[in-house]
Amino acid sequence: MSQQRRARIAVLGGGAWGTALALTALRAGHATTIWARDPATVEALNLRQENPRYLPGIRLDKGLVSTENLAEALAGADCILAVIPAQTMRDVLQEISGLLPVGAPLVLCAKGIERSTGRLLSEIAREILPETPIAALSGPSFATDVARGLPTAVTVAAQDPALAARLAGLLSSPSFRCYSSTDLTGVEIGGALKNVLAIAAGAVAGAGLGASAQAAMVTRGFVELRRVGAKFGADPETLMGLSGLGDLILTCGSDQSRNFAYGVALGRGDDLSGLKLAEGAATAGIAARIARENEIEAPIIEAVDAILAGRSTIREAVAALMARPLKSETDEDMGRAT
Ligand SMILES: NC(=O)C1=CN([C@@H]2O[C@H](COP(=O)(O)OP(=O)(O)OC[C@H]3O[C@@H](n4cnc5c(N)ncnc54)[C@H](O)[C@@H]3O)[C@@H](O)[C@H]2O)C=CC1
Ligand SMILES: O=C(CO)COP(=O)(O)O
Repeated sequence: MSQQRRARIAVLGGGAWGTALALTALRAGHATTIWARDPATVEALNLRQENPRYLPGIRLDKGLVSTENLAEALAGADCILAVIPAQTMRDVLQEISGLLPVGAPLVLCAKGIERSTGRLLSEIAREILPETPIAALSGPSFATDVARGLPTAVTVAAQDPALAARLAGLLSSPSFRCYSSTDLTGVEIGGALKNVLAIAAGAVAGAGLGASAQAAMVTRGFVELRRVGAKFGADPETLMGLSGLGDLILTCGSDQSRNFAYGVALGRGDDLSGLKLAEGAATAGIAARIARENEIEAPIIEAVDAILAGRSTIREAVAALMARPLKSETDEDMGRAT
C-alpha cells in the first residue's frame, strides 16, 4: 500500500525509540508530536533539535514537536505510537484512557511481557482500552540507525488486515519499510523473547565462550522462541520473519543492542547498574514461568532467568545446557509439529 495523507501522529515516550519513530512519522509526511515526561528532553527536542539523553550526537530533523502535556499530544491524533518501556505500559495506558480520540489506533512499539501478570502488551491494551483498535510494530531496528535515516524494515501487525495495511502505509517512508501482518501475537512474542535471548548471546560473548557457542545459543534459543510462540498460537512464519528471526539476528550479535550489551556485562562480571534499558532482564523471569507452567522446554530462557536471579553462574548454566540428554535436533514441539 502506498503512503497515505498527512496525518497527526502522537508518540508517547521521548526515549531513543520514541524519538526515532517520531522522525519516521515526520519523514512520512505527518504532523508529529512527542509526549515526554522529562522537561529537559521536551526542551531539547523543541529548541535544539536533539535528544542528548537518549540519542546523543544525532541531529534531528526540523519539525518535531514535543510536549509534557499528554492531553495536548493526543488531541486530534489519527494514530498513537506507545513507545515507553513494556513494564510501564499499563500505567501509561491507564493515563491516556479517556484522552484518546475515538477510533484512533494505538500502535504498541515496546518489546516485552508484563512481569507481574504474564500478559502481552496487546492484552493489557485491550483490557484498559476496549474500544481502541490495537496494533504492534516490531522488527530489527536500532533507534540510532532509524534516526539517521538508514534503511530499515519492520512489521506492523493488527488482527484486522485492513488496519495493519493502513498503518503500514501510514508509517512507511523511503527509508522505513513496514510490512503488514495479522499475527499480532506472533509479532509481540518475537520482539519480547528476542531480548531475553540477546542477553544469553551477550553473556556467552562476555564470558569468552567463543563464536561457536554464541551461534549455538542463538539457534537453540530460536527453537525456544518458536515453542513458546506455538503455545500462544503464533504463526511459525511470523517468527521466521522480521519480528522474530530478523530481530534475533540483529540483537544477538551487535554491541548496539542494549540487551546484548547487558549480557556481555553479565558475562564479564561487570557492574550492571547504570546500564541502559534492557527489556529482556524484565521479561526473562516471566518468560521462564510461562514456559514452566505450560510445560514448554525452554532451558536457555530458564538459564537467563536463573543467572539474573543469582541462582546460577554463567559457567554453571552453560555446563548444565551441555549436559542435557542428547536428542534429535528436529524432534521438536513447535508450530510445525503441532
Ligand atoms: N531503542 C531501540 O533501538 C528500540 C527500542 N524498542 C523498544 O522500545 C521501548 C522503549 O525503548 P527506548 O525508547 O529505546 O528506551 P529509552 O530508555 O531510550 O526511553 C524510554 C522512555 O520512556 C520514558 N518512560 C519510562 N518510564 C515511563 C513512564 N512510567 N511513563 C512515561 N514515560 C516513561 C522515559 O522517560 C524515556 O523517555 C522498549 O520496549 C524497547 O524494547 C524497540 C525497537 C528499537
Ligand atoms: O529491539 C531492538 C532492535 O530491534 C533494540 O534492541 P535493544 O533494546 O537490545 O537495544
